[in-house]
Amino acid sequence: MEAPLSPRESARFVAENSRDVLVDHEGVRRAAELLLPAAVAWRVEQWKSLHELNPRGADEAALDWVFVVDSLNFSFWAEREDRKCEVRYGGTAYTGYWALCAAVNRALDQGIPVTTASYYATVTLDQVRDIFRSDTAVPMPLIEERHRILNETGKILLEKFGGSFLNCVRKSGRSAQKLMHLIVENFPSYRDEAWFEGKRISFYKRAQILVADTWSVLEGTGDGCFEDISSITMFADYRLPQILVYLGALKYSDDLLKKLLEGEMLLNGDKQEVEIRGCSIWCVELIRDHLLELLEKRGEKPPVEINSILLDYHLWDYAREHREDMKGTPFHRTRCIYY
Ligand SMILES: Nc1nc2c(c(CN[C@H]3C=C[C@H](O)[C@@H]3O)cn2[C@@H]2O[C@H](COP(=O)(O)O)[C@@H](O)[C@H]2O)c(=O)[nH]1
Repeated sequence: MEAPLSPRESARFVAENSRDVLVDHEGVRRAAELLLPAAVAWRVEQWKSLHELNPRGADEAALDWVFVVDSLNFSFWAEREDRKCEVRYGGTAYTGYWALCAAVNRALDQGIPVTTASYYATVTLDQVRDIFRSDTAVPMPLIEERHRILNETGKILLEKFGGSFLNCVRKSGRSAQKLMHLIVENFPSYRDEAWFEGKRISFYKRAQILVADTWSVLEGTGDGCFEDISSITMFADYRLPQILVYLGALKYSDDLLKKLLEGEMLLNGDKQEVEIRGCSIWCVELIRDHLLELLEKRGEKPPVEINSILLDYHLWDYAREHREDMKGTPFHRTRCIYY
């Protein structure tokens, strides 16, 4: 089968042919102006300082943490907002993606080597249920899939990379694109692809966020000094589209909006689901372009290049902080292992 379009080209193609989702160019400009004051201060080092659950180190163990977390970084949304999986750790109750991180750190504190490939390659379903147990009656979604992915991913990391994700990173020769393709070619659960209008396209959400988190945990230095890091796009999850609609940069058709407001699920690969994800990526690319234009006009050269990763991280954190304000803006509900 022919290779799919890259995530950036896929996003452009979807945005040019989308019917139920529209990138609003005036909304893109407004979003860039809103984000500009914060954008000049974005740093890759914030990945650790802003998030207490992220690993502190920049060593092999920290990379193995990132690899396991991003292998399971999908589908945390709850059927009902008032009944959620929650993991209590260090006196805080975490939900969603952070519940996953809290469960990993809780296991490590208990001496369970959950980030070691030789452990999770053969970990049992019961052990996985215990490691990711919720402190409410609501379990983490897709726990069986998470178990299958841990076994599959652990076995491949042992067979092909000596059980260490650092070996995979080193094979990329400091190219973000090469690392993304190494991940997708070797680890099947990262193959986030679809058909759209007769073309094979890709979003590679978890492969791209794994490259981004590798860059972040290594703080852009050494093995993490990717010369093409700015070629990585935003990560097409279910939170970013919600914030982009909330900011007015993305618009849904009345039919699609009605479906989402009624809580109807969209299947992974459905036309409307692909349009939401592809237009979201393209929308963030345009916001990034506009941010750079605004900075250029102001004669400001930010100390670090503003790229779609830093913009994505900031928008994702913003969405978490404005959860209440965004209550009226629906996110799309798709149950899958890709985001
Ligand atoms: N676009 C994008 N999607 C991201 C992330 C993250 C967390 N990563 C960074 C965050 C802090 C650290 O800097 C990590 O590097 C998780 N997700 C996705 O969101 C969804 C979970 O949402 P909720 O149910 O609300 O927890 C799920 O699809 C998950 O895959 C990101 O950064 N960008």
